[in-house]
Amino acid sequence: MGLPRFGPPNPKAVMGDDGTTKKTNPIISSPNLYVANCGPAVGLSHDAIAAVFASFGHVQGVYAADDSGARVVVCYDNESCAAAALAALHGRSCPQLAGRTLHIRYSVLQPSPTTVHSSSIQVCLSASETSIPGLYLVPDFVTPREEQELLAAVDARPWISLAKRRVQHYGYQFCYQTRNVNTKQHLGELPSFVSPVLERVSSFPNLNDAADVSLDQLTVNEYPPGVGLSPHIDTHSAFEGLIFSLSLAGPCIMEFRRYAQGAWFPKAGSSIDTESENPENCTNFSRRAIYLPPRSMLLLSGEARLAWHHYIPHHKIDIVNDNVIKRSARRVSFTLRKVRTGPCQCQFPQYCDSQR
Ligand SMILES: O=C(O)CCC(=O)C(=O)O
Ligand SMILES: [Fe+2]
Repeated sequence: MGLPRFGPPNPKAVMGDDGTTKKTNPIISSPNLYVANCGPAVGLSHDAIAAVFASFGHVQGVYAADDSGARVVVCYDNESCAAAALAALHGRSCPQLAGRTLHIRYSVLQPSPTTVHSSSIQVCLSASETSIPGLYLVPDFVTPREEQELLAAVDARPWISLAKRRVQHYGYQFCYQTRNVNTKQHLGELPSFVSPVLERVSSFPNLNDAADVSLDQLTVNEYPPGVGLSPHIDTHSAFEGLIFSLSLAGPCIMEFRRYAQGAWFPKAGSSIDTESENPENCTNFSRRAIYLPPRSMLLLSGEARLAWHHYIPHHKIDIVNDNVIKRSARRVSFTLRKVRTGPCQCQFPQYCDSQR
């Protein structure tokens, strides 16, 4: 989710009379403590941390300070509890927390709703648990051997480097500025290494008889750990109603957001690579998350494809319920879609660029 919402207070820089920059005293009191070297990534659950800090007063909550999983903010009701905890625990090895030495400072910012949600969202292990109409997940869609073959095939072809991840496009080039494809530039048939996947897609469960699975565009994405995708809906006018995404090499969490009508829509020309379009300040949305294991195939159709933003958090670890799951050296996804030739006439005009 990008930058920390709250952290250690930096001394405030002020301009001195002589024109030089001076630093004022750091914050000397706050009910919130920033605690480093402590968190799920180092094997300490938020509950275990809360239990230790509760010896000094009522703990309102323990929150992830950032995406590292190893820094938290502990919030008390009042400053005296925080002062007592800081005096007792800072710089010492804490036997109740696996002997780790905690580095504690005051933190002044309150947790934002986004941060609280981010650490508390329940991650579903199946699509039906999300209750998002049109979302389906098939685990083990390809075998480990097929996974290796697919990875070897793409690694033998040239990658295009974007700012944070690498991509390959087949069938049609995807343009990240317009979030669309140039239908006049056909790059050719999809490569033969993807044929077994396409064959299996045509008998994907949950597809109705009228479903058009003549997919003709493939985007391969390679994400290093800590890299995700900002929330977006694949442009309605660019692609038809079925979007398949095969996960290979590593897992991730995919989050879904259904914004209230008109609450947020990305600006034309903005990129899904950056967090700049992340509607952090918009809290008016429903939120679900699903765990995508390697070799699983996700299908976005109907409402899931047309009305829900999908999002891959920019995390190095994912908390799946009580488990800490490390992103592996890379996740490679194959997104398979059919390029649309006419305007979209869907039932979700508020999310539809063809109907604006
Ligand atoms: O990596 C994925 O599974 C999703 C990719 C995606 O959403 C996209 O390319 O539009
Ligand atoms: Fe997408």
